[in-house]
Amino acid sequence: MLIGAIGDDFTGSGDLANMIAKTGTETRLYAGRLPARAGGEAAAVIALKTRTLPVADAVAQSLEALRWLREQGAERILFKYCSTFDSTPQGNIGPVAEALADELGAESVLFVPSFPDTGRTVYQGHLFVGDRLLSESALAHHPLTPMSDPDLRRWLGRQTRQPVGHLALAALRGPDAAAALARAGRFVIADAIDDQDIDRLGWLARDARLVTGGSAIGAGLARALGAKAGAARRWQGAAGPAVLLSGSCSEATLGQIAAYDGPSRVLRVDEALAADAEFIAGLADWALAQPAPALIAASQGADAVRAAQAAHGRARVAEVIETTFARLAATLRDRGVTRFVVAGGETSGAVATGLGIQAFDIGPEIAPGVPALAAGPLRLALKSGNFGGPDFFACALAVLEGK
Ligand SMILES: Nc1ncnc2c1ncn2[C@@H]1O[C@H](COP(=O)(O)OP(=O)(O)OP(=O)(O)O)[C@@H](O)[C@H]1O
Ligand SMILES: O=C(O)[C@@H](O)C(=O)CO
Repeated sequence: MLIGAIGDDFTGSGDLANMIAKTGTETRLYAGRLPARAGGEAAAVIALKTRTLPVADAVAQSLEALRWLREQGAERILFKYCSTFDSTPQGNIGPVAEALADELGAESVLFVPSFPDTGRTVYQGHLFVGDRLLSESALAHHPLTPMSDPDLRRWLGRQTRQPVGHLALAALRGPDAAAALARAGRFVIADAIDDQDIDRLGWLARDARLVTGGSAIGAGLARALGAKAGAARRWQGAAGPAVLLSGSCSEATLGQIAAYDGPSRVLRVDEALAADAEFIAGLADWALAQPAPALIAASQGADAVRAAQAAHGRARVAEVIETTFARLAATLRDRGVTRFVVAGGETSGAVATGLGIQAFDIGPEIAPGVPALAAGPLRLALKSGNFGGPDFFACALAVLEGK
């Protein structure tokens, strides 16, 4: 196994699996209980849901995933987090990276969140979303990991005891980037603003025991290891009932919900707080009675999210909404739904857990960062909050059906 990867959320792990698969590397995505043996693939990505867990739990689960990957013979470990560095001042990027680095005896660890295809770049140690600093983008209002500081050296520095260095763009593009990296310290935030920078970093990291970052560096690493784009992906769509579930409150998702012209229904926070089996069955009845794929969305704008969190607590609101979607997905699957389009990383994690899925095959790309996925008879699109164009939902339904 050339690359063994640990993702801190579901959709991000799918994004990584997609990016590696696009290089022609045979890739599989794992979730939930891991099998005794991997399937012989060159790259395995384990989708955890550790981004917003308490630090100790995130570290413990990441180490468990690391041990499994090493048992499968993984030669390099990649820790995947969000291209917008979603985390809190306490973690979990720093503590997880530190635990993985210690276990692997890694001397120098690169941090490469840049994902140029989706407009996330790092320059002078600061993260940009398109032409805005991270802290001036919609990510500043994220319900669980509000990103208020674009200086990743400072942000990561708050999460770890390791000194945090910087590999500046000029040094990366200069004649001796390897020496600059060696001088930069143990934890190094790397600038990167285009795919050539990503490839330079992939080359620098090709022999590293541990690399961390977004999905682009996964592709850069695979290319540095000799992967050639073009290997066909096995994919067959599925007909049958479809539903769309959204717990994502990101700007892109709110636009996609507004643009979806099928039947839709809001899942209110007070309904989720009180959701019992009867309520879930009623939601499923409603969805299945619609003439076109139905969308059920808890998604709200930043003010409504803040109000709900102030009333009930951030963690409690997230937990009840995610649990409701997990139970609803299982009920819908039991009643014949074969295609699920889900918006939001945490929400997707909850849905995949509710469905009890353990391994996914990677299908075609629906939008940058979002592959179609297959698990037995099910076809899924698990979308990170900020990914996809306005017509993402209609596109995803078509791809999952094999059109
Ligand atoms: N109306 C609401 N009020 C408060 N919280 C909500 C509401 N609707 C959804 N949430 C919570 O907001 C969180 C959104 O996180 P999620 O990761 O699913 O979406 P995202 O942040 O847009 O996606 P990503 O992490 O991929 O960028 C979830 O935990 C969800 O339960
Ligand atoms: O890196 C990204 O932007 C995504 O894969 C993700 O993790 C969003 O939550």
